[in-house]
Amino acid sequence: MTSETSHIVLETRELEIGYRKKKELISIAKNIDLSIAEGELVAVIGENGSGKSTLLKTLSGIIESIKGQYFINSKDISKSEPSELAKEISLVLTEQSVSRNLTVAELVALGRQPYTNWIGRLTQKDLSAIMKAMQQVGLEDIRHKKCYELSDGQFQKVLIARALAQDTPLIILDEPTTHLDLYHKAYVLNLLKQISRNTGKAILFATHEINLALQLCDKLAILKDGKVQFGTPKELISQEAFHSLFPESLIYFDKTSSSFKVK
Ligand SMILES: Nc1ncnc2c1ncn2[C@@H]1O[C@H](COP(=O)(O)OP(=O)(O)OP(=O)(O)O)[C@@H](O)[C@H]1O
Repeated sequence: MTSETSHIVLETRELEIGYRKKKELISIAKNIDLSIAEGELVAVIGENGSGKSTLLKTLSGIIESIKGQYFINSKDISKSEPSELAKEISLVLTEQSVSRNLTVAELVALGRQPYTNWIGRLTQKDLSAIMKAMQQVGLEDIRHKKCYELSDGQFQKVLIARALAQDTPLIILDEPTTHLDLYHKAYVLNLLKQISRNTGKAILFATHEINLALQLCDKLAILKDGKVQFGTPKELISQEAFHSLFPESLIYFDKTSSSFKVK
């Protein structure tokens, strides 16, 4: 299925992102037009400081956009309150301060917060969503372990399970493979691909793992010089979008293998 024929989950229209410095708005990128369908896995790539995190924070409602609109399932959420957004988007921030003193199951249960009452009492529906999320990423056997006992790779799976328990049409992750070895980087990105395929959720993540993203993602958004180029790996390769991504004195994009290589 392609986004031309399937249901669009996230759409941005002429979005401009940036940050506020005192009273001034500093623009990082503009005219961002993304369109992500259900079941699609999409990576945001670009060199350090290109604006990947700012884009993800804007879409998650943490910071305001400068201009433009964005929609989830055709609903304009550009001005939505965080409590409403929590039912539309789940956000996974690797560096987020989460208490590692919780057990795996307790941390995954936090994903149900948008649905629980003010005491946080879990209903049968919440409990089955938590169990299902742990099964989807293979955490059932370690659900009683404390998070401080886990490896970085296992902990990343817990954060992904929490996002699944939140049960939103869109999951956003900022650099989900940081601190992981090559095997676990591939494992986590492949897990995200399986989740997008099996659940129909749209998944958008920022990464520096361009070679893996090229192999696994349906589409990529390339941030460069305040602009975003968006398309399938094949489209972007034919547009030579990767050629000028980094200074070519050290690494270059090899079209034959569709990967970056050291000179
Ligand atoms: N609140 C802020 N105050 C000052 N500068 C900011 C602020 N937010 C973002 N920036 C600047 O905007 C640019 C984009 O930052 P951002 O964190 O989005 O980049 P990134 O692509 O995620 O980088 P990295 O790959 O290093 O994580 C950087 O130059 C950053 O210093």
